[in-house]
Amino acid sequence: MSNAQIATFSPTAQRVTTDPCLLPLRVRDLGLKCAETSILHGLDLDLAPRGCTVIMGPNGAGKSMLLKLLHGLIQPTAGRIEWGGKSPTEVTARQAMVFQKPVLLRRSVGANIDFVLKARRKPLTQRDSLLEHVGLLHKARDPARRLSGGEAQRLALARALASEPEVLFLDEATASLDPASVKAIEDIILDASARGIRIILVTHDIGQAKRLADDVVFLQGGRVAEHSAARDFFPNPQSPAARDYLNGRLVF
Ligand SMILES: Nc1ncnc2c1ncn2[C@@H]1O[C@H](COP(=O)(O)OP(=O)(O)OP(=O)(O)O)[C@@H](O)[C@H]1O
Repeated sequence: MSNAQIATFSPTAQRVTTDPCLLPLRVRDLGLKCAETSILHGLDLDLAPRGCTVIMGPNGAGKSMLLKLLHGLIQPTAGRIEWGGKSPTEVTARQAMVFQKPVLLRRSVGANIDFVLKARRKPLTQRDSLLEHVGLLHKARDPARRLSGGEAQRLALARALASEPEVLFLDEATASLDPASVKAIEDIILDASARGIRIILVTHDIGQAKRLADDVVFLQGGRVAEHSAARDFFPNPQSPAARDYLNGRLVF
């Protein structure tokens, strides 16, 4: 096979999409009830086509549920979500999600990537460049279960990127990792964002939010307490809840 025929994942390449109208995201009067418990109420949200949105807020505010709704993994009980006019379930396959606990197959590191590439009918020749991109090429033959927490999360990210998503959701993806692992993962996220992948992430790490966010959605009690540009939010939060949260006071 000539070099021209070898398809590789190019970390510097801009995304090319045949249908570029997945964004902006429009959420109107979104509500979620589980059994009789109301979890999200009357949420309105507009997200711009590019950049990194960080969702913050105290435990139980509804951050994970909001991500799952946006990704089409669960259905709202009120209101609507539109990705460029499409419902979340119509666009789930054009998005990817990374969870706090990496979801990996009990196979080799390389086979974990192959699985996604095969499922998405993408050339297996992309595997090595994806693994190289996340610093795991030297572990390609190792069992995925032997990876450290940080390595496993980088493999989860490589799996997510293998599907060439237009939107990447991350739910506390660096919780419980050491600073070096956090930095490695943040670098991959920043690179993905620079390539035009829309990032929406949940974190409790205020430092991480400052490093990554273009805009911040602050949730409290299942409502949007504040949504503002990161450059405004961190020095001058408008909502009392966000002000207390950033100042390290207890917020419920
Ligand atoms: N299946 C369920 N049935 C009923 N309530 C649920 C269910 N799943 C989650 N909840 C509740 O929904 C609320 C929001 O949960 P969610 O996981 O979205 O919060 P969060 O903001 O991500 O919190 P954390 O920061 O602790 O991860 C919580 O009060 C939680 O107990």
